[in-house]
Amino acid sequence: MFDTDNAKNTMTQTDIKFSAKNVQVFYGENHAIKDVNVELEDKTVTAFIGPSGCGKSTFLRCLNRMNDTIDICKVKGDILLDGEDIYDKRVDPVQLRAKVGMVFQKPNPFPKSIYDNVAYGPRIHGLARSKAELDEIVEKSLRGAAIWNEVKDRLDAPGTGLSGGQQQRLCIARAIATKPEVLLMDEPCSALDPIATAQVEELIDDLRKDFSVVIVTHSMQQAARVSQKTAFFHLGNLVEFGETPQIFTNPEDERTESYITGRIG
Ligand SMILES: Nc1ncnc2c1ncn2[C@@H]1O[C@H](COP(=O)(O)OP(=O)(O)OP(=O)(O)O)[C@@H](O)[C@H]1O
Repeated sequence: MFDTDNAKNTMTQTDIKFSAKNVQVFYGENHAIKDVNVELEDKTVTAFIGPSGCGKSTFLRCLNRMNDTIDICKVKGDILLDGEDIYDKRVDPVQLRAKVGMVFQKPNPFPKSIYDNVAYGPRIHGLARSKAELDEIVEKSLRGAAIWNEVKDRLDAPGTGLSGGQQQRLCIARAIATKPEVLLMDEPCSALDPIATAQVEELIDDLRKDFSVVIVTHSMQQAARVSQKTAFFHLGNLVEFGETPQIFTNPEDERTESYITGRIG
């Protein structure tokens, strides 16, 4: 009985969620991502690390087509989500972004109530058939983002009135309310104090039970704490990708070693 369950768990955990093949990104003449090939696993936290300007955010934004919003940006190659090409003409980027949610560096709640911040996505995607169902999604998302107890008595208060750390958890609740399969996080803790950072890191570990999480971080300590896989980028190249403990203790490439020991960056 237990063996079968374990076998199932192991299989689920190693499913490939994203598969990137020969991905190149250009901003006009600037070749920002150079021939990246990588497979990102489901129910896994993957950290993107590397010096400033190496392309971490650019590659992250390829995964939910946020780069589509930048006119001069051109993406080449293939990115498959569960085997389907996300750049196929038939894919609606709005639907894709409901599946592949994003949390940004600076908490950016809408100028609406706490409730409406979370209810916004489910409303536009028609995920609730009644007010009761919507209430349930809002509560579940706020619980999932570990902020329910702090806001349950003031759901009508403005989201912008919360502390920075609470706002970021509200944004995470908003992102998970559309039941995404993947959560992209671009330096989600850079505007937070150490206590709020610890809360968000704990949350990331919880989220991995339900989602794939990809996080861009400048903090190697954070990458080591929260991720199982790490990708090291340098000058637009994906230099090394592997198990986080291996990348931090026994990197194969000299450039990775220089970065983690503080010699470049
Ligand atoms: N919107 C944009 N328009 C033009 N060029 C851009 C844009 N965004 C990024 N770039 C360029 O693409 C390259 C990679 O930038 P990117 O922001 O992806 O790197 P990063 O590793 O995330 O950097 P950081 O750690 O500083 O956030 C850089 O040369 C940058 O100048």
